[in-house]
Amino acid sequence: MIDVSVIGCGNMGSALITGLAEAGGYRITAYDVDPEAFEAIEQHADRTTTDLDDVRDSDVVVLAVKPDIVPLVLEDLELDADRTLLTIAAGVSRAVVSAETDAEVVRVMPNLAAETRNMAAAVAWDEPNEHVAQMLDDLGEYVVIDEDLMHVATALNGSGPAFVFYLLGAMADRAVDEGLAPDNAEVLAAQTFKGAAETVLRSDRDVETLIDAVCSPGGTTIEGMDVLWNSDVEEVVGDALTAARRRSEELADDAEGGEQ
Ligand SMILES: NC(=O)C1=CN([C@@H]2O[C@H](COP(=O)(O)OP(=O)(O)OC[C@H]3O[C@@H](n4cnc5c(N)ncnc54)[C@H](O)[C@@H]3O)[C@@H](O)[C@H]2O)C=CC1
Ligand SMILES: O=C(O)[C@@H]1CCC=N1
Repeated sequence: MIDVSVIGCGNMGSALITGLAEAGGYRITAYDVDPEAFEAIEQHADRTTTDLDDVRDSDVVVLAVKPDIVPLVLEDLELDADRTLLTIAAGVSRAVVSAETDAEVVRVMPNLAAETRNMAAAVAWDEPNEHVAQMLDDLGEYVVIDEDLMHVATALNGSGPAFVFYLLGAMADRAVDEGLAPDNAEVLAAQTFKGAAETVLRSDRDVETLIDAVCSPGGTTIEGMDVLWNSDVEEVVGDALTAARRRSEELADDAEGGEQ
């Protein structure tokens, strides 16, 4: 049983709580300054609290507040050296957090799919942390990266779900325009993204080879792919990633400058 506290039960904190509760094997304390935040996770957390002292005895304390709130929480959060402080705030480095705590600091960029235990996460640590590794395994897939690559990971897997929702929405919307019922279009589009992603994860074939496998000669897919290949959509999608990565770097500058 791993004792986990989550500080900040908004979109990301509540997704983590829900996923960990689904997985089992965790005693979960949910802390927030706003009791309304508990509504979404009341059935998943073992305890909800507005008293920061209640998180002190947890094995792992997850810092899931907005980047500019991190310094405010750290001011009041006292953790012993044998605890793990897991920070997920975009742009906030381990160095910035470590300067304010005795706990071992691990930085993770998670994503919203923690809720369904399909999360893609990037982790930066000095040494593998058994509890964090267990949590990330239970919540989905994770990769270990150098911390200086956390900005691009933030764009790819942290912000990525929003980009995918957008693309999925664009495909579903056009299918609705062309006659499918909205519910059916959403199911077909979402399951198509899920199936395509699962295929990439399980297959040895690269993305180009997989595209070829869908394109029958003289068939339908190649007509659509020609539209994509002759457009600047690849560059635009890349630009979205770069814009998010740049914003992560700006947030890091703010965090290092102590701005709030
Ligand atoms: N939303 C997402 O998909 C992802 C978010 N993140 C990171 O997770 C962190 C949280 O983001 P969201 O959940 O989207 O924000 P949010 O705004 O949905 O939730 C923040 C929560 O923090 C609470 N809060 C505010 N001040 C507090 C304090 N002093 N002590 C305790 N709780 C406090 C708020 O009441 C709210 O419930 C951010 O640092 C973000 O960079 C990382 C990856 C993905
Ligand atoms: O938009 C944000 O800043 C956060 C970090 C990654 C996803 N959401």
